Amino acid sequence: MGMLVKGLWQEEDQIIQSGVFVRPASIYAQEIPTEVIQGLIREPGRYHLIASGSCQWSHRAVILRHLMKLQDYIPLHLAHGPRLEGYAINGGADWQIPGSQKIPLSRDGIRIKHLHQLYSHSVPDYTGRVTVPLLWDSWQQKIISNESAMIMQAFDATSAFLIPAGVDYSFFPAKLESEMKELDQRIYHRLGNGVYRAGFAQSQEAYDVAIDDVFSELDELENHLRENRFLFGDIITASDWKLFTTLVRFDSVYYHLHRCTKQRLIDYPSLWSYSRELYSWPVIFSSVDFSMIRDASYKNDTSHNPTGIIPVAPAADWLAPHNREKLSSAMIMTRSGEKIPLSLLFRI
Ligand SMILES: N[C@@H](CCC(=O)N[C@@H](CS)C(=O)NCC(=O)O)C(=O)O
Repeated sequence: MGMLVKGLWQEEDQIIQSGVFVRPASIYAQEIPTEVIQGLIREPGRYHLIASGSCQWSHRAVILRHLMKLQDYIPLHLAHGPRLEGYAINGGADWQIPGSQKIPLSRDGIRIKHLHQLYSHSVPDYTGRVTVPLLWDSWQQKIISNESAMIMQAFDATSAFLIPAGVDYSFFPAKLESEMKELDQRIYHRLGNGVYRAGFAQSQEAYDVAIDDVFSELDELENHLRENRFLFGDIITASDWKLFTTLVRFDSVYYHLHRCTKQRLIDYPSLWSYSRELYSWPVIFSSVDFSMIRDASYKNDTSHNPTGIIPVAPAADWLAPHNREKLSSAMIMTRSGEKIPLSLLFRI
C-alpha cells in the first residue's frame, strides 16, 4: 500500500508481519485538546475533515459530523480516485490545501494530488502510514488527528459548547464511558479490524484465527441484539455507530473480498434488523453510498482483485421494516446522564 518515510513516499510498507496483518497505531492518536474542540464551533471553517467514502473508519467520523450537526462548521473533503501513491485527494485532480493561500508568498495556495503530500506538508519529515480520516487545521497548516475514535469523540464533545437543538446530547455519555471502552475494544479487535486481519492474512493460520474472531463476535452480538435494541439496551451510543460502519460493508465487501464467507450479515436476523434500523435514519442513509464502497474496495485492492472487476451487488432490502421498536423505546443521554427520547432530536 505504501507509506511515507522521512517525508518521502515509498511503495513498500511493513504492515504484514509473519503472515499477519498488523495495523500500525495512528501517529496523531492522542485525545484532541479542549481548545480544538471549542475551535470546531467558535471558528467555523478552520478545521476540515478529510475522509473516504469507502472506508469504515472514515465513515465513523462522517456520521458523527452529521449527528452533531456540524456540517456548517467543519467542511468535508472526500479522498477518492485511483490509488497510485496511496489515496488521491480529489479524484487525482489538483486540490488546494485548505488555508494554504494564507501562507506568505503563496497567494494561489499549495496544490497537491495525493494525501501523502498533505502529511508531509504538515510534518516535512513524517514517517508513517498515510491514512484517512484526518482532521486538518487550516490555520496552522497541520494535522490534528488521524484517529477516527478521537475525531468522533471531539465532534461529540462540541455539544458542550454548541448545544444543537437546545439539548447537550452525547453519543459518549460519561456514565457509560468504561463499559463502552471495553466493548469497543473487543468489537474492534475481533470484528472491525478482524475483517482486515482475515482479508490481508498471508498464512492459513493467520486467516483461521481472524475468521474465528470475526464469526464468534458476530454470534455474540447476534445473541445480545436479539433482546437489546442497541448495544446498551434502549440507549444509542457511539459504540453502535462504530459497529454499524463495519456491518454496512460486510456483505458488499468483507464477505467476498476479505474471504469472510462463513455467513452474511443478512443471515443474522437480529444484526440485520439492527443494521437496517440504523441505516434508516435519514442522516445515515444519506451517508452510505454502496456503489462507492464497492468500487473503491474492489478497484484498489489489486492484490486480491488484480483484474479490477467489480462483482454484482448482493441482493438485500436495506429499506425493509426493521420492527426494532418492539424491543424497547429508543433513547439518548445528555452529557449529565439524563435519558431523553431519541425522537425529540432525530427523525428515526
Ligand atoms: N486507526 C485509524 C485507521 C484508519 C485506516 O486504516 N484507514 C485506511 C482506510 S479504511 C487507510 O487510510 N489505509 C491506508 C493505509 O493504511 O495505507 C482510524 O481508525 O482512524
